[in-house]
Amino acid sequence: MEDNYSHIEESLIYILENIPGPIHTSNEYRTLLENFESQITNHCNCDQICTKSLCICVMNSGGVCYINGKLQYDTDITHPVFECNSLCPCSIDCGNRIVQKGPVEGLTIARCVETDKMSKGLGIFTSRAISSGTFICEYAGEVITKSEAMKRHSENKKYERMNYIFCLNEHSNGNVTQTFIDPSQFGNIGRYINHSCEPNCQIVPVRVDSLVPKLAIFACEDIPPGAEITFNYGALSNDQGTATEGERKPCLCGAALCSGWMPFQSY
Ligand SMILES: C[S@@+](CC[C@H](N)C(=O)[O-])C[C@H]1O[C@@H](n2cnc3c(N)ncnc32)[C@H](O)[C@@H]1O
Repeated sequence: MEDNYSHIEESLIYILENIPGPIHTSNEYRTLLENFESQITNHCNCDQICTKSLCICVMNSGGVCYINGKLQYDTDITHPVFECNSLCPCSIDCGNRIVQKGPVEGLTIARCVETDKMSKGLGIFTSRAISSGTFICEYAGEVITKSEAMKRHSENKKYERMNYIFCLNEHSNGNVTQTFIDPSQFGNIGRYINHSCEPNCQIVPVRVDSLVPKLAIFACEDIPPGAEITFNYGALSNDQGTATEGERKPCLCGAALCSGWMPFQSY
């Protein structure tokens, strides 16, 4: 994977994709590490280029697929995408290998304009037009356990630090699989993407080699040059809508249909 981006703060460490969180002796951490280091054993037997009707990996994605390099946009993408992996014999040019090739070019990190003297901080903007379905970048960081996420989340609150931890919920057969990603200290360009109530991107779980999904951000509409890249933090997270106003942060997305509050994640 290639990525020509970097952080603007020197204290942060730039990573291209997820890394496991800090070593711990708990069973919870051992399970997380096993999943992180696992190799998905399902693979296709396609010759060079995979096709939608024959490739097992594409079929495993439950109908969510790429056509001509673009994700076929569906407002309810809850099923993970399975890309062809290192056990698949198809070539690197196979159309079912998108996220593993790295982010789109032309993204810049810049400070967002203030609203009523309040600021979202930094954000990501595109210098080029991006068409709907294009893969933007991963939201990559440390993959941490639920306990570690809860600990870090309450420390962030206590010290009034920005919260970067994203909890991805995947529902399948009545079970929920949670993945906690924290790009606070180790992260990629995705850590700068802000929330919007009317976003131009969406987050999609994508699995390549590991059982732990990548949090992939895709454009869900055509995006003009100069626009800020945003996704809805509440989608695929566990916002129950139960938080009191005191627990929620005001949303500064500026969208006409803004709910007024940032999505609230309770673990
Ligand atoms: C993943 S970071 C996004 C990048 C961040 N703005 C920065 O300066 O590094 C998430 C944090 O950005 C801020 N943020 C993101 N979207 C926002 C929004 N719509 N309104 C207010 N703050 C927002 C919140 O402080 C949130 O905890």
